[in-house]
Amino acid sequence: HVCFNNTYDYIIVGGGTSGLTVADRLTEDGKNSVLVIEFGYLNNDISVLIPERTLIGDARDAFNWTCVPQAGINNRTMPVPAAAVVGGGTAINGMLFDRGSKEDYDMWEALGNPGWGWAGLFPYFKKSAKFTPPLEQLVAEYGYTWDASAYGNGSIQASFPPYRFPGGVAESFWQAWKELGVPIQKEGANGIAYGAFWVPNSLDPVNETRSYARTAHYDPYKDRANYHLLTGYMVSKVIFDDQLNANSVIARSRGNNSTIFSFKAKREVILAAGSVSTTTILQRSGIGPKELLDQAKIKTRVNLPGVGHNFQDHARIAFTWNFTNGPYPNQTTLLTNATFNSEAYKEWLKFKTGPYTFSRSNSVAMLPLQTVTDDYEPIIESIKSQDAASYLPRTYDQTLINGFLAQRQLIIKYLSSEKCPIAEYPFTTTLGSITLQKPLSRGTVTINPVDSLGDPIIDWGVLTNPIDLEAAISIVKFTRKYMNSSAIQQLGPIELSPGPAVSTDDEIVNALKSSLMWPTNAHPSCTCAMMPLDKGGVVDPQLRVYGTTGLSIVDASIIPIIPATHLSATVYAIAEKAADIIKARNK
Ligand SMILES: Cc1cc2nc3c(=O)[nH]c(=O)nc-3n(C[C@H](O)[C@H](O)[C@H](O)COP(=O)(O)OP(=O)(O)OC[C@H]3O[C@@H](n4cnc5c(N)ncnc54)[C@H](O)[C@@H]3O)c2cc1C
Repeated sequence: HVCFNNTYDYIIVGGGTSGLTVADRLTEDGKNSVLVIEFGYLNNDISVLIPERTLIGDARDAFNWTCVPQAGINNRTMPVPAAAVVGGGTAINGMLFDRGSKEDYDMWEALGNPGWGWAGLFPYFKKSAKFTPPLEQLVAEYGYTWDASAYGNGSIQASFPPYRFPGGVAESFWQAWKELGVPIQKEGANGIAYGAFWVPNSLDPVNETRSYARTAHYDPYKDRANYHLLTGYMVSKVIFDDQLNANSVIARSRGNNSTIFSFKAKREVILAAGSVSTTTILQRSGIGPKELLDQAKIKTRVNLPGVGHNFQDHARIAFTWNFTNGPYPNQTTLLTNATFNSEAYKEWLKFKTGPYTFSRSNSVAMLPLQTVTDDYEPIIESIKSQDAASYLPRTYDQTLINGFLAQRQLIIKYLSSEKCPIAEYPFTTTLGSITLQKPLSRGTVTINPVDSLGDPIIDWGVLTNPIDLEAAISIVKFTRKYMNSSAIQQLGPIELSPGPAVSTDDEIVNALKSSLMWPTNAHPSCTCAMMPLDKGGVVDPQLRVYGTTGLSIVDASIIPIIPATHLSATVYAIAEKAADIIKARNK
């Protein structure tokens, strides 16, 4: 029953992870008015909150986009995971709540972004989250470890579920890492995120429910008179005055586009619509590569080549295994045994215990290139000698190539380190999807030039750089070594896909391209990178869009190089820092 105004101090586009965090911070002192415009709706169904229901979701809560055929993987396509609901990605994600290594963020700073290294971000990681330790009995039973000093008193709740599938299988996984010499870390959230470690979930420890942007940054504050949320509206573009100051946005009702409003911002328009939509909103507004805007017959307001380039994600290797000596029940039992599932649901409803408190995973191994292969030096040498431009999207201009070369220098240093991971292995009662953490392939996101309001054109460019393929081959071989360890052999592993018949490098490449490799782990990012203008950047270190005033970006699109971690904790930290930057400049 909100009566919306025509003008606000700030208009935030997107009520997702970053948008609601920034909205909360900008409204908390009561001085500024904020309107958040969100394409999705409030989903009040209990399933959103149930950890076990993660990644199942309601189709209405996600965009229905498909990527273009991916040249690097035999032209296969797949749906693009992107949230369309209040709370954004954190309303539908897998609830793994981890951070990258110090080196991941120091790379951002080294690219020309003072204050965005680990030292500058760590206070915001702490500010964003609160960790509640598990009960002593669970620590004794499961072996959870953590370092409480990595967390603060923030709004997002981090905790470990009070349940683990029985049978000791998880011990075998931990044992196997030790057998292969992988260090076991007490905590991964303090800047040392390589080796194997426990990862908390974004989980409320009292109700054993999802803790996400809506529960942390909207629900408790929705009665603030200066905090308005408009749902079911898509912002199509930003309107500028003659001096290129962003002064309003155009919002269209979801579905039929029939109702169109414009809202004015007195101070700033803040884009938080996620990596795909923030990009397309800019392009529709005339901010982007001129060649694309000309094709779409959109007047160029700022020729900014970086908008929609530098697209990154964590490509996924979908190995599958069966364990003939595995435990029962396990995660799959929830899918295959209706009685077990219904008992588990009743247990969660009544006691907030049992398998329904468990989302997907809460332990990972993050492995450096040197762990994955003894032949890491030739891979590093190939990166150094590669003619980078020949593997980048055709639309890269010289500034973007320069930016990529600067990134590549840092990636070479990163991958040469024995402490910086190239592969993630989530594990519980089995191995989850293994993902490539530092891709050299780059993709693009653009509007469709013949229908700029239609679905975006999303091209991950997965495996377009052959280095990523080399890394993936090494990861496949290392995974088999892991499965051959004596700890895992006790479980009787059988490789189902790609299967033991796939053994030579050529066969592995074939399998990766034809079925094994997928372009995303639901981490689309980096399309409006925070980098200097002469390196193809889109925003400066104060998150202002180059060439404009009154327009900033606060979501995952500003990341210059994707960190080796799931992204939600990083996005919350970015948003917390962004809010401080925005408040400071508008005092
Ligand atoms: C399926 C899935 C699983 C994931 N699993 C994990 C995990 O286990 N752990 C982890 O840490 N991270 C995970 N992530 C990633 C993480 O959740 C995201 O990276 C993060 O939430 C992105 O935050 P954001 O603010 O950039 O965008 P979002 O949170 O996506 O917010 C963007 C918002 O903008 C809205 N919007 C879009 N276009 C418009 C428009 N034109 N007008 C108005 N509103 C618009 C969207 O509806 C959305 O609510 C997952 C993501 C997904 C999708």
